[in-house]
Amino acid sequence: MSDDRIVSAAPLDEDSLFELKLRPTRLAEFIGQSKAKEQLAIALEAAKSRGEALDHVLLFGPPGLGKTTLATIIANEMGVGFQQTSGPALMIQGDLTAILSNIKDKQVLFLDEVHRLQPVLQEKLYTALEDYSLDIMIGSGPAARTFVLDIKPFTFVAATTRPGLLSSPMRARFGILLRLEFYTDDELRFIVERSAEVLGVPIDRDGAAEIAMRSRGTPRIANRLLRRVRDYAQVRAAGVIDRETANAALEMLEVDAHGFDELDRRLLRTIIEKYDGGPVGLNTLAAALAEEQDALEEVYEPFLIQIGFLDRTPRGRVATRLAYEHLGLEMPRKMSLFS
Ligand SMILES: Nc1ncnc2c1ncn2[C@@H]1O[C@H](COP(=O)(O)OP(=O)(O)OP(=O)(O)O)[C@@H](O)[C@H]1O
Repeated sequence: MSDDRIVSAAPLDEDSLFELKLRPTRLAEFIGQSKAKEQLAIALEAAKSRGEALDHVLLFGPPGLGKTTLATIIANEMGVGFQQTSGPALMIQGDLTAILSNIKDKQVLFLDEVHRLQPVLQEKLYTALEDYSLDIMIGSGPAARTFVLDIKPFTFVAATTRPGLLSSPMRARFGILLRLEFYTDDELRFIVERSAEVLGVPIDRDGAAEIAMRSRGTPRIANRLLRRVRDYAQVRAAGVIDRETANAALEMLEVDAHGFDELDRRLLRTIIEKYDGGPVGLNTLAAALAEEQDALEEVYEPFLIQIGFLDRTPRGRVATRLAYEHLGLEMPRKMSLFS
């Protein structure tokens, strides 16, 4: 899908430079996620006091909530090196061997989209994660020989939006499982205020609250909206972001009070108008919207489900009363089976 929506939780090209700038580097600066943070703080302290590498960590949750940020924070807090790759980037065994054989003592190896790592490579990883060793095969046919390569103890930090797709042996390798949740409006306001300070953008509390409210519980979106509103404020409002400026800018960008854009409205409207409110299967819905199934499921739906506009049932997606109300449509009374 050409995902260039301003309220997409997936990263856009325009984000990368700013995300680097705005990324908190220490656990104390990381806002929200109190459960995950506390669990991590204890594990970090214990590993440091033992002088050992931190146990392997699995970070899971919808995109844009801070998985990569937390992985870098783990390396910073442990005072170790950080290396990043992703499931789809590792194509052949040699790719994995090259990375693992260069691992430095106790470093963090961050693998994004671990659910997309090929099964053969997953199997190779199991032994590396368990025994810090790797079987390497040299040559082929009758002349092939295997030898065992020792790897330095390291911390494997894996991130996924789809934990259900991991094999159970893979899941069993992680000692620390951290689920990231959508942020509250207050937490997002804090993030917007902090980002505005880093970028040197004057903003008041109401202006920050307005952006937070429309950010779909996602810091990546909050930061992106802040940058767009900043541009508007510079051109139309002497550079200062208050509620009025934020409102006007977001209206111009067609991001509504829930942080919905045209695609969300189209998605809900399609379920309601074409499929009588559902249930409608994911593949049918994706085809009707000319969007990809994976993106619908991983990027758009989680927030709509979280705020109660969409239900995921075994028979398909269903629009809820809130969705009808939001679109100003009347909910049909379902006919009773016996009437
Ligand atoms: N708790 C937080 N406090 C402040 N800023 C945050 C926080 N979490 C995330 N951010 C900001 O949101 C941006 C996106 O975060 P990050 O790249 O870590 O998300 P992610 O979950 O790894 O997303 P993806 O899985 O799509 O790569 C970062 O640039 C960071 O500035």
